Amino acid sequence: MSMIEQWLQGAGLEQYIPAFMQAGLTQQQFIQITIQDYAQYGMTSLQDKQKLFRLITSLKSQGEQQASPSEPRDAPRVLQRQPPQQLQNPNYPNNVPPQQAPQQVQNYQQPQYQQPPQQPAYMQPQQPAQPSAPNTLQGRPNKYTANPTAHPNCPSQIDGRGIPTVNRTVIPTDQQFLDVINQKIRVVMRKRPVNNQEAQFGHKDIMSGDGWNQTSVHEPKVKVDLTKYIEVSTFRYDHVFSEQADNYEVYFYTAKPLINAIFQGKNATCFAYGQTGSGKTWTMMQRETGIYVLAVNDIFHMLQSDPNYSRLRLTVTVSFYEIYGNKLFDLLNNRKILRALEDGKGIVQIFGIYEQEITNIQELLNCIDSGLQSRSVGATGANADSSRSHAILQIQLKAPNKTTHGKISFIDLAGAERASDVQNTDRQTRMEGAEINKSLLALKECIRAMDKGSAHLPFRDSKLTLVLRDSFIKDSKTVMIACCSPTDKSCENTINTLRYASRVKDLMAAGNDRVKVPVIKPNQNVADLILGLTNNDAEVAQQQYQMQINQMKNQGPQNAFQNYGQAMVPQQQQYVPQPVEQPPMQQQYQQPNVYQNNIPEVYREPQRAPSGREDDEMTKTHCEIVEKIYEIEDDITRAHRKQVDQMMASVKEEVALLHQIENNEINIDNWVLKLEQILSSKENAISELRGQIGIFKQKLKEEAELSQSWKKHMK
Ligand SMILES: Nc1ncnc2c1ncn2[C@@H]1O[C@H](COP(=O)(O)OP(=O)(O)OP(=O)(O)O)[C@@H](O)[C@H]1O
Repeated sequence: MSMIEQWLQGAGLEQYIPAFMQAGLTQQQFIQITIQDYAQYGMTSLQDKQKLFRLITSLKSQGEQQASPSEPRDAPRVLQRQPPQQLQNPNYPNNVPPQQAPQQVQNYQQPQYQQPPQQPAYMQPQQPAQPSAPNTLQGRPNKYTANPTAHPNCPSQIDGRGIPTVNRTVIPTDQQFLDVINQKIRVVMRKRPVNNQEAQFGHKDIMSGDGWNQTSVHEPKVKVDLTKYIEVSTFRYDHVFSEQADNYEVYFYTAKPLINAIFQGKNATCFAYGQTGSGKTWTMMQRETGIYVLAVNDIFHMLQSDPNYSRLRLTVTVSFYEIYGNKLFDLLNNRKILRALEDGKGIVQIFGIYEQEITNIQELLNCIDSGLQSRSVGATGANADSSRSHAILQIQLKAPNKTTHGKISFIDLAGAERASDVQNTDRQTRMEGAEINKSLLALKECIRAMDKGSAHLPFRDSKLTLVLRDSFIKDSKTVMIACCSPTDKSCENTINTLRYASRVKDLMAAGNDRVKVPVIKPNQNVADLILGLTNNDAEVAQQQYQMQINQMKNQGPQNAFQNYGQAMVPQQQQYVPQPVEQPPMQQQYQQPNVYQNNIPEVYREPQRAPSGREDDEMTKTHCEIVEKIYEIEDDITRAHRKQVDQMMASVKEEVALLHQIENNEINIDNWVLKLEQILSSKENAISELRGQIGIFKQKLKEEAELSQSWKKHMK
């Protein structure tokens, strides 16, 4: 049997052997077959095409591994994965010649990492930074290493798309890390992986990051003369997580540092902001590894293991509620409507909220399960889905006298794009949008005021900020996670999310002009891929992605982060979060230099949200009208109820009066007088209600007109 026959048989393609044999191909010719040629050999099924593609690419890559270092420049690249710096085995072959690295990685043995000592992991002394191996890919110097703005530890590979990529997040030095985590407010960005559906529809990943604190969006654009170009917008935050980061890693940088703060009696808040489907719930409330679970796990651990805290006999309570429209619903108590009121001392109390004491993680999970179920019940009612409400999970440390010692709130905010529903044709949707808009604006303003130490805190501007008032005062600590969907389909919303996040904390205003330099410059392939200049690219990208993933699976310590995550979870814990199978990440991989087009890239100045005064004014007026509508609606329902009660009372009175006149128990003059009194009080009640309805209708009209003029303004 010839080699080609053996290969085809091994790949489950034996039915095509006769066709290939008939063609009389040499091995070399067989390896050179392209996708376009497959049909010649009778291949029509996509599955078989994929099998053949994988076979050929794996044969090619085997050939490459045996090839000499002077390999041609454009050979397919292999992503290399390295353990994070802090976990690196000192024997790790850091300075091996790059072309040997993949082999070395294959042979690499999982290092036995030391157990985390008593101190929190992030306080641990760090190994001095290793001078990184010459940054090369397939033996070539990487031009991105010269980037002055990249973090020194930034892994400087470029992926198959030509975008500099990170398959791990840079671990900063102790001091850098402490500087960041000690801030009152931190803003981080998390990019979620491309999902199967996006990949199937051929949507392109247009986000890249430097592995530390900057991210860029490569937005495909077309000029009036129909020339295509890519606009690159770069944003900087306290930290940027790539799609490779799991919840452990996100937790480590975001909520974990807040746990100490709540034990010290402070309030801490962690928000997830972003458009629908960008991973807010995944980050916050994912059942096994949502960061709230990891946080409570640490809280219990500290309560048990730290004598300073076990002495205080603190207990842990959980409450879970939702803000929808301008109403609060208790998710742990059958969606009971709650009222948030400010008491005489200016403290905001949520009256009637259910607080469940928990003693272990399982009890927490039970609470969340029933809360999320309650949330979805609400979602099938008035609001179409959970993205129209803010979900707030509060974990409190309670002293024995039931006062709050410290509190951490996890907030899964409503989908950010809902705020633009103010232009929708349906009034209910518009009003919801206005409420979301108002709360997100107020949230941004409160965090900004807190950051600047400003005396005026506009927390009364929305229900969300009202109930979170404690989170913006004194020594409170806040983390905002801006969640982003990575593909071109979500480009506009992603840029809006990134802008909002930069407005929350204006890192660019810190006098750091480094950010003005674009951090990364994608090469030409990105342009080709993003602009979709070929017909086959989605299919090829899919197939090559599969091949790449398989290669990575067969390689060395690709799970370094799992260890890293596990190392962060203390050994003595009661609860071991189960590994959760994450949906496969779809990376689009393109052979370099397959398509060469001169697509220009345009770098925008660092993004600031436009001041948009006119828009802000309109938004403000709209929010005020919507607020008024809600207020009048409240008044009317109260007045209507009162009027119904009065009617019932007067019906009773009328029945009695009828009885009296029919039985001659009342003289005619008194009867007429009484009847007139009853009728006029009914008339008064009805006309009062009518008056209120008139004002209400007027406000509804104003709202509709404003929405119309908004639409015109946006055009
Ligand atoms: N980092 C991630 N890794 C793997 N899958 C993710 C990640 N982030 C999100 N997903 C997946 O993406 C989908 C949408 O995520 P999620 O529900 O968290 O979005 P959301 O922003 O909370 O949306 P909504 O505002 O509609 O509630 C989910 O199916 C989730 O499993």
